[in-house]
Amino acid sequence: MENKMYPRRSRRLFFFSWSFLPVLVALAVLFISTAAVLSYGTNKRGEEEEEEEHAAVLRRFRHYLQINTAHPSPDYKSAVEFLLSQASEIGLDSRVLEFVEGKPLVLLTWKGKDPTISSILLNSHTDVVPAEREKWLHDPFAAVQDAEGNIFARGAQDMKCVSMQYLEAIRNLKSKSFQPLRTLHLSFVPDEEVGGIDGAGKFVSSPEFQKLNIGFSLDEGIISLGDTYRVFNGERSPWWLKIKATGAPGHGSKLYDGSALENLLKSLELINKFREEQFNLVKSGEKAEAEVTSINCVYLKAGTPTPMGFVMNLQPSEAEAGFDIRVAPQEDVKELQRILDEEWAPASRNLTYTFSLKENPLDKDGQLALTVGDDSNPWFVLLKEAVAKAGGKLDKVEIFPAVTDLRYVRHVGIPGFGFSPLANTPLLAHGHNEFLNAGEFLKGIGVYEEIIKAYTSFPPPADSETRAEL
Ligand SMILES: CSCC[C@H](NC(C)=O)C(=O)O
Ligand SMILES: [Zn+2]
Ligand SMILES: [Zn+2]
Repeated sequence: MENKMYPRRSRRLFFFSWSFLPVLVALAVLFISTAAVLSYGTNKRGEEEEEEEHAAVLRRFRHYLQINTAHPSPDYKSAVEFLLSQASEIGLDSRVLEFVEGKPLVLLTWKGKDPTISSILLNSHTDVVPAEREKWLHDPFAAVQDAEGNIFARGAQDMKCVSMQYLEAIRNLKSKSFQPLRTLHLSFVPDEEVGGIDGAGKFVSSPEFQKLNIGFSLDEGIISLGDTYRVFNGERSPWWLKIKATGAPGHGSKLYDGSALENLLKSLELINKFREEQFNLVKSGEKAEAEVTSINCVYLKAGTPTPMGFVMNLQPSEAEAGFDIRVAPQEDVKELQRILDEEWAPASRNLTYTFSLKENPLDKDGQLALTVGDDSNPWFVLLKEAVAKAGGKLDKVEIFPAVTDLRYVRHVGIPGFGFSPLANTPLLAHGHNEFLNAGEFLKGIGVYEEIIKAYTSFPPPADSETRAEL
């Protein structure tokens, strides 16, 4: 009986299923298509919102790039106005400090929940080096974005990108209601490209700086061609040298000893030999770029000018050459000075020299101003982990081949790294057609979000001795 009922019931079910199937299918199709349309709508709206947001971020970046802060007459006033407007939009406390008239420094602050712990400083400079307009594809202060998303401007890599990435990262963190434990300061300083003496130099030795109680600082690094980010824990030291030669003037046809140019050319010959030896160490892979001392002739001045050009048959009585020297941290500075005195610019060849900038690789306590760049330094571990969290990777720690404002900070005993989250781009800082791709710029904002979160959330160590250091 049961056996019989079973197929009968089953048949009925079979009958019902089939008769309702078209309705069920229609309902399912309706449900799936409604869900798809709704989620498409939501995704589309999300995508559109993200696109709009990115467009606004890029507009702000390009606006900053359009302010011409190139030496010798940087428009600091407009840069300050722009940065203050950003600070008020984002909700950061702001101050303008002017240690030297006409050279303002913007200091922004995001107060942490515990103001007794040391704070974090993110530094960047507002000035840029000059650009030769006629040698660029686009006006260096128009910040043109091409079809590939490359933004061309003086400062696109060095370093208005970093200033804006700091600000955009904070803007994002604030919109996500993140609250820092440690106070975060941002300094936007003038005059880095001309030595930083009137900018970061004056700032770091000011009582205002002392009151900030900074425990750690970040400043610019260097863009990398590969996909890893470069990080720097020390710097070479700048010597900007001018050698002047004198000698008896004479007829252009005469061969005689001791002309100004003969005296100077001998220096150039010896300097070039030194340069070649240092460069060969780099070319052979024996040393890294920043582990040797570089010397480059940056200008030559000689001859007797007239409105029609230089006089051709007169050997001049004066000649001058300028050199950019970068002293490696481990260089024997005394020996370098001896070479300069005895070989490159000896008085016996009627040569004199002056420095417009001369810094040694040692800090005031006679120590190399290097920040520990390994896992024994919690600030390094935090940076490494934050970069990884953002999907990036740090390269091996290096010495910065040029100079940044961070040297002033390191010289007062505060640790710091040179780091810019910029990759996959040829290095064009100080070159023609400096550019940064919009995608690379946006990616770096995410990296700073993780870094800022990690640094400003880093709790103070429990023991008072380490606490004083961190
Ligand atoms: C000596 S202060 C000049 C600073 C500049 N910094 C960079 C990163 O270009 C430089 O090294 O030439
Ligand atoms: Zn720079
Ligand atoms: Zn620079």
